[in-house]
Amino acid sequence: MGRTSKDKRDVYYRLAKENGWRARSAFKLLQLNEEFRLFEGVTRAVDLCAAPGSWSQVLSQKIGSPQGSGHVVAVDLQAMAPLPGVLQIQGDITQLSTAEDIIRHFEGCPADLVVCDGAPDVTGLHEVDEYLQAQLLLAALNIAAHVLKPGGCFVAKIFRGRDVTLIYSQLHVFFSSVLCAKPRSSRKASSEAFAVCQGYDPPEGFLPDLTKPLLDPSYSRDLNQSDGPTRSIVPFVTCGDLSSYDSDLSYPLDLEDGSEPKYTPTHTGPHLAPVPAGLHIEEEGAAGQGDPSPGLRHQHSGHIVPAPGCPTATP
Ligand SMILES: C[S@@+](CC[C@H](N)C(=O)[O-])C[C@H]1O[C@@H](n2cnc3c(N)ncnc32)[C@H](O)[C@@H]1O
Repeated sequence: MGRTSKDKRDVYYRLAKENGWRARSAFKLLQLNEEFRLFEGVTRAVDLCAAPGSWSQVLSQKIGSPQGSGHVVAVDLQAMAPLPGVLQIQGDITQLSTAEDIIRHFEGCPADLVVCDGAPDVTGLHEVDEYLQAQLLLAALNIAAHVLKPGGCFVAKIFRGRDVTLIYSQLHVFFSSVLCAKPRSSRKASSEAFAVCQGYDPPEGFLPDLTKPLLDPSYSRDLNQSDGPTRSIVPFVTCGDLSSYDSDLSYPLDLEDGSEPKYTPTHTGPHLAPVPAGLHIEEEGAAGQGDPSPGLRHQHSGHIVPAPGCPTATP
């Protein structure tokens, strides 16, 4: 077993092939779910930037099925091969029409969960790539603001670059809890992580509008800061049990006992309190300073109004 960062076909790639996942990213969502129980009580989920579709596969297995009550809507610029139980929209997440299409597919009912594993084409220039990723995340947040129920959850890929604290501040405007999580299947060498935002709770009077910058000063005021006393420092959580495979190691095709590598999901408890064995938690942002969450609270407002017959939101 050796360490390599060049081995693109790592153990998760092989496990994905063996288990019929369309991409190794499936394990990232599975490991995030093990930690945060993202799918509990979810009947409507939106997968933004979904192609080739491994996150949609996970969502359809966990919450949706052709016969079941769950509904999954997947959106991507690219066409995607059909998946049972997943309704697909070929569209751009920066467009208002995409949010409207999603709402139409849910027949006016709000979503419980919005996930986004979106990635723009990489330029190789770190700062440009981080900026583009942040813009995509904000586009996803904008869609979430149109479709998410109060108390709903939003998970999005983030690059932990220099200005990530500003994004955390922005997310804190809309969610009561914001964390940064790194699944074990995400390579350590990559600055990729996932913002896990729970408790959708936009500022009073906020009306989702893709034409308006999210950070309207009337909603965010002092929060739009990447430094200073009101900056957001969020907890950083690694997820996926330590006994699960490490994406930065290579493993033999056959294990010593002759068996093939297998992914064994673990079921760690709710995040942060108490800290499950094998979890490493540290602060993300400005290390070691202050309260990790400024504890913002706003009155619910500006959500889409549930259509008659939609279940009441359970935060
Ligand atoms: C890393 S892949 C997603 C992998 C997917 N989560 C899976 O598990 O199969 C990133 C995707 O983001 C999509 N994407 C990038 N910008 C987008 C945009 N503005 N609107 C919709 N999709 C976008 C790309 O087309 C690409 O398919």
